This record gives sequence, C-alpha cells and structure tokens, in this order.
Amino acid sequence: MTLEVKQLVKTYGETKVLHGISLKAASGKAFGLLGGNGAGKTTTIRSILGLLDYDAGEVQWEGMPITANRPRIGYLPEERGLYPKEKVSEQLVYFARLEGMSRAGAIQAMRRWLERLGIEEYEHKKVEQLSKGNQQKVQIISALLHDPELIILDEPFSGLDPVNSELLASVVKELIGHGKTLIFSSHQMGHVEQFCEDICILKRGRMMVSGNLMDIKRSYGRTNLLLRSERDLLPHLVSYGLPAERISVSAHEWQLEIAHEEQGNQLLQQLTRDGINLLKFEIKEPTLHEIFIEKVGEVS
Ligand SMILES: Nc1ncnc2c1ncn2[C@@H]1O[C@H](COP(=O)(O)OP(=O)(O)OP(=O)(O)O)[C@@H](O)[C@H]1O
Repeated sequence: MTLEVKQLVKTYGETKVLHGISLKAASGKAFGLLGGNGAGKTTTIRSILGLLDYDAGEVQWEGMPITANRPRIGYLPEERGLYPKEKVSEQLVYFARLEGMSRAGAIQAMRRWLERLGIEEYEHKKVEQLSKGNQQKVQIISALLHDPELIILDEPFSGLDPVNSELLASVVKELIGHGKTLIFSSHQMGHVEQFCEDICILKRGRMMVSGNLMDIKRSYGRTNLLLRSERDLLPHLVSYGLPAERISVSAHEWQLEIAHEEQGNQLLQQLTRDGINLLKFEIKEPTLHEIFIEKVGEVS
C-alpha cells in the first residue's frame, strides 16, 4: 500500500509555502518528513489528509486519487486535541465510532491499547487527571484504535520519558512490521534514524534532500574519522599536513573530517609508521543531524 504525493503546490495569499513537494511512502516502512520550523511539514500533512485545498499536485493512494480511494487513516497531530473534562474511555470510544467501529469493537480495541501502553488504570479517569505523557499516550491510542492503514505521526515522542519513549518505539516498529504505511514527522533526528528508511528534508517549502536514508548518507561519503590513543596525536596529524583547527579532541579521542576513506587508511599507515598505538580507528558516516544542519542550516 503506497501513498504518493506528486508536486504539491500551496499558496497562502501571495505567499507560496509549498513549491512542488513529492514523496512516496510504502507499506512496511516509515517515511521521515523533516524540516525546520515553518518548512511546510504540517501543510503537506494537511494536504494528504484532505484538510486543505492545494493549488496544484496530486495525492494518491495505491495509484488512485486519495479522495476516491481513501484508506483508513490514523493521524496524531502536533497540537493535541483531547477534551480535558471527558473520560478517557468516552473519548476513545467516540473517536473509534467516528471511524466506523462498533461500540463493542471500540471498547475491546481500546482496552487492548490501554494495556499495551501501560495506562489501563486510567480508563475511567478524566483526561485532565492524567499527566502530560499519559495524555499523549491516550492521543496516540486515538490515532491507532481503528487499525489504520496509513499512519501519520507528528512528534509522537513529545512529552514521553525515556521508558515510555522505548515503549512507543516498540509500538512503532510493530506497526511497521505489520505492513502499515507510516509517515513520521519529528525534530528528533535520533528517532527518525531509528525508524525511517526514506526521508525528505524541507526548507521553506522546497525539498532539499529526498530518498533512501542510507543512500543519502553514503552519497555524503564517509567523512568523519575518529581516533583514540593514549598518546597525543595532534602533533602527528599536523605534521601530515592536516589543519589543527579542523581537528577536535576530547578525552583521548581525536575527530577530523577526511575527504574519502582512502585518506583515512593513509593516515592509519602514517601513524603506524610513527609507532603510534591506536585504541580506536573508526570511519563514521554522517549522522542525520549533521545532514539536517548542512541542508537546513539550523536546528529547530
Ligand atoms: N493558515 C495559514 N495562513 C497563512 N500562512 C500559513 C498558514 N498555515 C501555515 N502558513 C505558513 O506556511 C508555512 C509552512 O507552515 P507549516 O505549519 O506547514 O510548517 P511546519 O514545517 O509544520 O513547521 P513547524 O515545525 O514549526 O510545525 C509557514 O511559513 C507558515 O507561516
């Protein structure tokens, strides 16, 4: 099951906020929709959901316009939308009923999810009586209760402590394993790297990078070299012609950028010739965080 967005253009008044956004999210994979504040992620998501009229482009599900062939969609918006005075159970069953579930089916699914996320004791509590993180879990359940085929999660980890983040991470992996089509929007690059095979990075409504994350990393080359030694490596590295200002050091580890893998191997030979014993020699791919900073120029 594939979602395909083709050349989306959106204008507000005189301002174009999407300049031809295209993406393809396939079943059993997560797609990372990234970008700084105001880049156009929410506008893209709202266009996919049919909550927004766009000026040009197409949104297709399984090769057909999504308006004509609408999958079951689970959406976790960035801004939360629970009613504080209502009970958890009432709200969840209400949302599930809106998605066409029977009352009995909704209650059964709700109990399963409450238990899965470890908040079964709050079933009959009002939302306002729950902590922020537990309210977040209820909202996540409301997006997943009706077993959606297309799942769009905007900052799903917000407000979750490390233990609950792990719990949600395992749920997300399970959903991917069950063949769901998942779009994941987050400023937390670590989570994106954990789940997403494909990504795109937006900047002011334009696509700066798009494609398979491993390919994107590979296309950047293996540029970081990490060395660990009990000896001071700096004088040696400088004597090989490497600029001192490009070498960072912390706790017996030296990190520097190299042009290509071969340069790393040459350095290793030079250090060995100089009788330096290395405790670590690692050529590292760039992180998504580094790619993001280079492409967007800011972290948000
Ligand atoms: N209703 C609106 N009217 C006018 N401009 C809008 C409207 N909604 C969004 N915009 C503009 O569209 C651009 C993209 O906004 P969008 O909310 O899609 O960004 P985003 O990537 O989701 O940002 P964030 O990470 O901060 O949530 C921004 O410049 C924003 O100011």
